[in-house]
Amino acid sequence: MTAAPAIEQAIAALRAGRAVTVGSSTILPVETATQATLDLLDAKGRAPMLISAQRAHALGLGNEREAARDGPVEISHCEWLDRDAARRLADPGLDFDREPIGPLTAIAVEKPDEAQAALTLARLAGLLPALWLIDDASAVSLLPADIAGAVARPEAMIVARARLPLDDLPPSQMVAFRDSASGEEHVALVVGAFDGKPPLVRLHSECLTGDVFGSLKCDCGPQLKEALRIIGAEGGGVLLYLRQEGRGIGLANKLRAYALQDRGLDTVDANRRLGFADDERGYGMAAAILRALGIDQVRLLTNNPNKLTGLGDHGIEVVERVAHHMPVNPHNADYIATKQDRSGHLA
Ligand SMILES: Nc1nc2c(ncn2[C@@H]2O[C@H](COP(=O)(O)OP(=O)(O)OP(=O)(O)O)[C@@H](O)[C@H]2O)c(=O)[nH]1
Ligand SMILES: [Zn+2]
Repeated sequence: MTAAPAIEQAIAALRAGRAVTVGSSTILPVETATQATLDLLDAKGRAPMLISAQRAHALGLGNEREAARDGPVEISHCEWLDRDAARRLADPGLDFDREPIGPLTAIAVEKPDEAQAALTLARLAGLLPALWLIDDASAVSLLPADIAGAVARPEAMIVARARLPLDDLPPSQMVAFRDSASGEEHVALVVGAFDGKPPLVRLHSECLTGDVFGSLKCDCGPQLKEALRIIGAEGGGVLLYLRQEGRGIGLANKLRAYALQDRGLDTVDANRRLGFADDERGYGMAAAILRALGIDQVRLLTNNPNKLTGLGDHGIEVVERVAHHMPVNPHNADYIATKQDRSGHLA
């Protein structure tokens, strides 16, 4: 079996609360494991927990010199570490209404690459980065390199293409791609014509709240509409609609981040408190899609420097950056300011 379908199966298994083997570790998500599954797969109740470096840091585990700073952390099993306690350790939404948990014994993991690959898989499944480490062997088995490789060098396969009439835009086509790593379907809107010269391109990361419901917490909805308008006004270009909801942490985790923001955290600290990096997106898939469309030079509509380097690292030359600012509103002013102050977004 090749790595890609195995990763899709592994993601489905984790979402369904089943175990997956990554290298020499068998993992079971704290978020989706039922008590019955735990009773079965960890009958003696001895499983330690694996959490990300960021979550360990948020829990105050490990000192500056320890692995908690840089890599995933294992929490040894102890008597009180049952399913409820594990969920309280995993879910920052519970941080505010609980007694202190502990004492916790955090130990550096033996194989950080393997642990990181396991946590990456949990993220691709849209789950919290917290896993039981169990002894049981499982049906779906992957190597850490399969996960790291699929994320670093994804392949874009065109699955379908059709005309899509859009209001006030030149004749357009929608092209669907399947992500070799996650099985997600990404979309390219190819608008009008751009014969020969580097087209104007927008990489839009999925944002259900902003794109569909017009949430005022971010600027995604207006950015999406305005990008299409600008591309249309140029006579042509490409908009990629990338399924990287919540900067790559998934919809449920983004809502968890929003709940933390309701408690006063900013967008960066909310991600970290959940156990994620500030931004978990990669642009290998975007580059692969552009290449599949025959594009290797672009004029990029963005304020995000990671998109410029991300495409460049994957062989797409950005010949020009076109700024893409929207008017702010009282709900997203802090968010936009944080992106500039803490995430290096360009003015
Ligand atoms: N985790 C998280 N994701 C968010 C939050 N607000 C918006 N997003 C997601 O962020 C992505 C949009 O990224 P932005 O940082 O707004 O903009 P960008 O696309 O990186 O940069 P530009 O190209 O300049 O627009 C979408 O996937 C949104 O779902 C938040 O508070 N937390
Ligand atoms: Zn948004």
